[in-house]
Amino acid sequence: MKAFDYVAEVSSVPIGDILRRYPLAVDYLANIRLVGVDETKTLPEILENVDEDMLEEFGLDREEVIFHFSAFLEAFSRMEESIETISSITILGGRDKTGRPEMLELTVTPGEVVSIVGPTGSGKSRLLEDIECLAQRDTPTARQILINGSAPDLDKRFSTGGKLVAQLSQNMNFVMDLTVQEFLEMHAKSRMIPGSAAVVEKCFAVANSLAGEKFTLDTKVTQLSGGQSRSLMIADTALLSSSPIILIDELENAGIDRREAIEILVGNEKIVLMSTHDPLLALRADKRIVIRNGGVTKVIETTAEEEQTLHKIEAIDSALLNIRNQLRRGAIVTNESIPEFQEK
Ligand SMILES: Nc1ncnc2c1ncn2[C@@H]1O[C@H](COP(=O)(O)OP(=O)(O)OP(=O)(O)O)[C@@H](O)[C@H]1O
Repeated sequence: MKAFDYVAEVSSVPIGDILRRYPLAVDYLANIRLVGVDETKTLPEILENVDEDMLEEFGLDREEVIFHFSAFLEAFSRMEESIETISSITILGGRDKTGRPEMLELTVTPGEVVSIVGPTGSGKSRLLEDIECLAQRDTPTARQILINGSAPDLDKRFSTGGKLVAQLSQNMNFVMDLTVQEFLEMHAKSRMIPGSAAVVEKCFAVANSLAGEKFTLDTKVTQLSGGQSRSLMIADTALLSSSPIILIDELENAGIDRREAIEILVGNEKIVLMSTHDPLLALRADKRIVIRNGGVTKVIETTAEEEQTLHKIEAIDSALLNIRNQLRRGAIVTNESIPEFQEK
């Protein structure tokens, strides 16, 4: 539907029906002090009884209110559409660092996690960058990324609002000096999330459960540690972001609960691709892409046996975490700190 059709809808449909269909429209009306309106009336009917001086305060006349409100509904619907229409992403191979062709056609669907493994410098981050910019054979790897089986439109590739891809990179720097609460509220508002106060609270609780050292809603985002900022961004990406594709570059460096972070992201039906050197994360994925010398050499489905080894790897991991925590507390590490692992 075009903005013009929304004007027709707003002019003929009772506002109560519109608010039920587009819950965020309540906030829009509240911003121009239209609260507790008669829901059986249409917006033009309601505006007839509104003082023109009051509307002037917002620099609008009656017709402009109707037009702006219709444009808001159009933008809201467009954002919803872009979220719903992602059913797959496909990576088509290009060439490795020596120019050899990369034999790859991998399709990933929502709810799937794919890890990317390979030696340092092999091209893991490059693959994530290719996906982030929805490469069309125009990056050094010559890969092509398809959305729902075809090349994305230019506006999808370069749009900033309602982005398809959210990137959680190794270094997160906040430029604005907001508190955590202000930051989350701003995101919730800009992403048109209904019931934003409850979502902000949930986001804060999740971020704090991931972070080692707790922070408060009053903490300035610029004062968060690296791990705390990443926890906040993971919670924000999982719960507030409309982006259906999430790229994570080396979560292991974040000093946070990595497994819980992945569960939270996957639980929200996102497509997750993450580069990692961490066996726990690599095997938590449904598939793993192996890269060497800039090219994908294999795509491996995590086997049932590998899944079974996960709990043993977790035990090793938590033993290491214990030792790390002992060192952090200034304790002396003894032989007892190191559990025995039985050889099979
Ligand atoms: N197919 C390719 N063709 C040309 N250059 C490539 C290709 N793949 C990767 N590169 C380049 O190789 C360099 C190293 O790649 P990248 O940073 O992605 O490695 P990495 O595996 O993420 O390393 P690390 O594990 O250290 O983070 C980058 O400059 C990247 O642009």
